[in-house]
Amino acid sequence: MARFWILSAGMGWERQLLECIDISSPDVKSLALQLRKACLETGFFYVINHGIGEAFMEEVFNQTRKFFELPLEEKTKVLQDKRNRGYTPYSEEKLDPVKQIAGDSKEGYYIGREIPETDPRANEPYQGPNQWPSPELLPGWRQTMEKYFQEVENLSRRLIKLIAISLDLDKTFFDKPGMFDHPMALLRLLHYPAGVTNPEKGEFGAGAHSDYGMLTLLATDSVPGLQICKEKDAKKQVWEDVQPIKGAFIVNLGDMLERWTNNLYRSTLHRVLNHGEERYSIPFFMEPNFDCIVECLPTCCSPSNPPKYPPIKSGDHLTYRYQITHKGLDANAKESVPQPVH
Ligand SMILES: O=C(O)CCC(=O)C(=O)O
Ligand SMILES: [Fe+2]
Repeated sequence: MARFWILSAGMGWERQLLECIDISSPDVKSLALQLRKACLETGFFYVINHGIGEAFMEEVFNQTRKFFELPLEEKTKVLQDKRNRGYTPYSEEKLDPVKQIAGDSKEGYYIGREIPETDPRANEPYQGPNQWPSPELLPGWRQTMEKYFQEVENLSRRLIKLIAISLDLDKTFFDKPGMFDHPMALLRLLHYPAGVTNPEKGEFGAGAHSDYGMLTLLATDSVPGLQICKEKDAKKQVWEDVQPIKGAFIVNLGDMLERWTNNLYRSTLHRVLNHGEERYSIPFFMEPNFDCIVECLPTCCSPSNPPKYPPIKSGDHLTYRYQITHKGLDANAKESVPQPVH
């Protein structure tokens, strides 16, 4: 399926901004071609018919809402730790430190791969056990989130295979040991309050940024707010709304894939504005192993198009980006928790 017409929030018909990829199609060749087109154009696309059921998605969103409805006192019991797991209060993150006057007007909760403390890999950066809210307060919460994590990780692995094919690589290219066998995968629950943010005044639900890693699979409720800017270097940035589609993931590429492809595939700037209605969204970030070296792919360079970037270690890149955007990561402090900005 290519693009179609949708009814906009203003109730006019508008042409779908992004490609819509039906991943259930058995025609892998044309899927890969369609994916390539989307990755070259915007690095953003919808994925439909992915096999994660709508009823289950509803349960994930209900559980998400229940967590954020807990009293602040309960949420701060599972405050973000040095592994980057747990609750991030309002304004803790500032995705665009240059333009923003205050932190993002949102609160969040990070969940990573569950590695028991007894496993030697639990000592690796960003790995280990998660923080979980008390099961007495939120029965079944952990089970729902762990199941969702597994399903969305599986889907991201299907997409990574398709990305390999779209780049004329073997479909198992990214399955090599050291690449995604211990990924820095993170599920993030987000809650944007019902305020209005004014970008002219430097207020944002999420400041302008590109994602850091390989790819992001974003589930949203039906409330709009996400915008993309296709030309990040343009003098005057043009922001376009990405409408939510029921049951679809919005998938976007991150900076590490842009580097891997020598700028062929796009890691596009995006942001969130709050329009007065509460909004929930759940991105899943799939990043390579901490020690994976990200360097130009063999099909993305030639003598006339040499690599534009030196190799980097995935974990170093991620740590750098976290450090400039998350003030709570090292602090691990339980005092001075800010309240929503309306
Ligand atoms: O909430 C959204 O729609 C997008 C969030 C986002 O871009 C992010 O957390 O990286
Ligand atoms: Fe993002």
